[in-house]
Amino acid sequence: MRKHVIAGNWKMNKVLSEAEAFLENISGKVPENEKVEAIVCAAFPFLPALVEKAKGTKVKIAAQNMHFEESGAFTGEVSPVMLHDIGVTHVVLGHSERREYFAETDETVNKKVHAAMKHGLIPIVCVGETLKQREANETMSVVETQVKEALKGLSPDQIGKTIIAYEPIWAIGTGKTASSSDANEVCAHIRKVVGEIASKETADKIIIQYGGSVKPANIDELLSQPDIDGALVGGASLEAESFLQLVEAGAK
Ligand SMILES: O=C(CO)COP(=O)(O)O
Repeated sequence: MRKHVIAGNWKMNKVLSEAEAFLENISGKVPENEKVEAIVCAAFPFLPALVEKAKGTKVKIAAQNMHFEESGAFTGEVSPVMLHDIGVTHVVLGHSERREYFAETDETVNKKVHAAMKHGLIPIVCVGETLKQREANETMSVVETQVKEALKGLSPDQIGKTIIAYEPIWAIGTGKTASSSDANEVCAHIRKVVGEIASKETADKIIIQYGGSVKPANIDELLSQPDIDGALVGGASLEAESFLQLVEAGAK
C-alpha cells in the first residue's frame, strides 16, 4: 500500500515569523500513523528555521527549486549540497510557474532530478498541461513527454523514490479542480509510463500526487481515486488549520 503524501507549496508567501508560527501550530497535531506524510515547501530564507522547528515532528521540509550544480559561479542560485546540508529532505522541481516565468525546461528539470538523487533529496517533479493542450486532446502526450524527459537516465530504484505531481496548469490557483476521475486518468497514465520506463514494481511504488485547487472540501474525493497518492497544495496550505485538515484526510 502506498502512503498519502500531502505537500503544502507556499510559493512566494509568508515572512519568517509567520512561517515559524505555522510550524508551531501544526507540530504535535500531524497524525502519527504511517498512512500519511506531511511536507512543507517553503522559500529559501525560511528553510533552516523550519527544519529546526520540524525536528521531532513528522513534518518534512522541502525547497521549491534548486540549481543542478553542486557549487560555483552561479550568482543567486542555491545548490542541492546546500539544501541537504541544512536538513531539507525534498525539493519541488519543474513547477509550472518555474517553467513559465523562469525558463525551466524538461532538460534542466532532468539535470536537477539527477542532482537531487545524487545528494539525497527526494524530488517532487511537477508535470501538467495548459488549458489549450487539454482542449486539443494533448494532455496525455504532453504529460507523458514531461515524465519521460524528467526521469531520463535514472535507475528504476531512483524512479521509485521520486514523487510526481500532476498539476494541470488551468487548475492552479483558479478554483477549478480537475474532476477526480479526470485527475485519476492522468495519474494512471503516468503510472503506466513509469511501468514502461522502469518496471511494474516501480510503478506500483511511485507516489503520484494531484495538484490544482485542492482544498479540505475536495481532498477526500481526490484521495479516493486509486492512482492519486496525495496532493501538492498551494492556497489551501497557507493556513495551518486547512493544511492540517488535508493531512488528516490523508491519514484516514
Ligand atoms: O501550484 C500548486 C501547488 O504547487 C497548486 O496551487 P493551488 O492549490 O493554489 O491551486
